Amino acid sequence: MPLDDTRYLKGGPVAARIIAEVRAAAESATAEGFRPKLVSITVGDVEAVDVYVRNQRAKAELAGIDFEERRFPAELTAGELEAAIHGMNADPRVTGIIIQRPVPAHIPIKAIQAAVHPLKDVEGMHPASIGNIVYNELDLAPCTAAASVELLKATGLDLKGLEVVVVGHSEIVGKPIAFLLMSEGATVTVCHHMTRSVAAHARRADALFVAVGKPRLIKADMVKPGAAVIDIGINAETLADGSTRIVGDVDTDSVKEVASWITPVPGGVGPVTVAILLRNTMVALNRQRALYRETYGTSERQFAAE
Ligand SMILES: NC(=O)C1=CN([C@@H]2O[C@H](COP(=O)(O)OP(=O)(O)OC[C@H]3O[C@@H](n4cnc5c(N)ncnc54)[C@H](OP(=O)(O)O)[C@@H]3O)[C@@H](O)[C@H]2O)C=CC1
Ligand SMILES: Nc1nc(=O)c2c([nH]1)NC[C@@H]1CN(c3ccc(C(=O)N[C@@H](CCC(=O)O)C(=O)O)cc3)C=[N+]21
Repeated sequence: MPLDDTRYLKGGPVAARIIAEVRAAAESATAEGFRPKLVSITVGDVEAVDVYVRNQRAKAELAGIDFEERRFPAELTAGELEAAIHGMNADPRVTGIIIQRPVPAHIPIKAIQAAVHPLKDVEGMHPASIGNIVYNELDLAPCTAAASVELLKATGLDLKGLEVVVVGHSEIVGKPIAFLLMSEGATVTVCHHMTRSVAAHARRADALFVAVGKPRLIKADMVKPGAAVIDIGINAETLADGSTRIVGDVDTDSVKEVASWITPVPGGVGPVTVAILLRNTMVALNRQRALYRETYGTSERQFAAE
């Protein structure tokens, strides 16, 4: 089936719309003396992160957001990383900080994530940010989760009362998706590796989110006819000729014959994730500006001009 089939729920147009909004907001903030800047932190060489960072840089440039990549060696200690983050927390030119995952095993990711000041936490992964989602404050949510929900909304389906199944419950993808959907009024079932029959749950879903990391885990007989399938998986697969390609967690070729909507991989959730990261950067900037206003009264421009 060609990629222009209406069943494909493509990320490109959704991402382009978000990036256009971000660009307009970034331009006016810059004109007012607050140029947004995103800093990416990578520890060690992680191939899975390269594409993401490359797209972040390209789209940030498009949106008028400065982008700085900080690459640290794998031997970096947790203390050294924390010190670097504290420096960025204190630097008024840095709007947002994203720590690319995974980090080496000797670095405690939760503690490091908590070292990022909540006002600069553009990934929404600080425990305080995650907590806001539980309280139905949804304007800054973890990027991939928010992107997945944005794609479901693009179908036009009414989320209220919708039967949704989420396969995978990681803190960065599955759990925040479940919380976002609950806030939108959906009825949510979350499956994981101890679920007795993922298939039995998945078959009842009007919308199925899959974030596991296993190619072709979801087959056609696990999908309800007419469902929306959001495939979050990004898996590198080596072909017989030695070349590699990226596939999701869903057996797209068979599932697209059953589902009414399916996100392709690549070209689905990925591009929207990048767009949401940039949108979150503007949310963070606006929160910081509000704080400056509260703290320094009306002199925010003087402050920005330091
Ligand atoms: N498009 C994007 O922007 C992003 C894509 N990804 C991709 O999404 C996928 C998931 O990422 P992430 O959440 O970080 O991965 P994790 O490995 O952290 O989580 C995987 C989840 O899947 C569950 N699981 C494992 N096996 C099964 C199974 N057989 N049936 C049901 N559930 C199972 C695990 O449950 P348990 O813990 O109980 O074992 C766990 O909750 C990966 O392919 C990753 O590359 C990730 C981030 C961003
Ligand atoms: N803290 C953190 N947060 C993440 O969200 C996170 C992370 N770490 N580590 C790595 C994974 C992976 N990930 C991707 C996001 C978008 C694309 C993306 O834009 N993909 C394009 C690929 C296009 C191309 O191949 O050039 C697409 O799917 O169409 C890829 C990968 C986010 N992750």
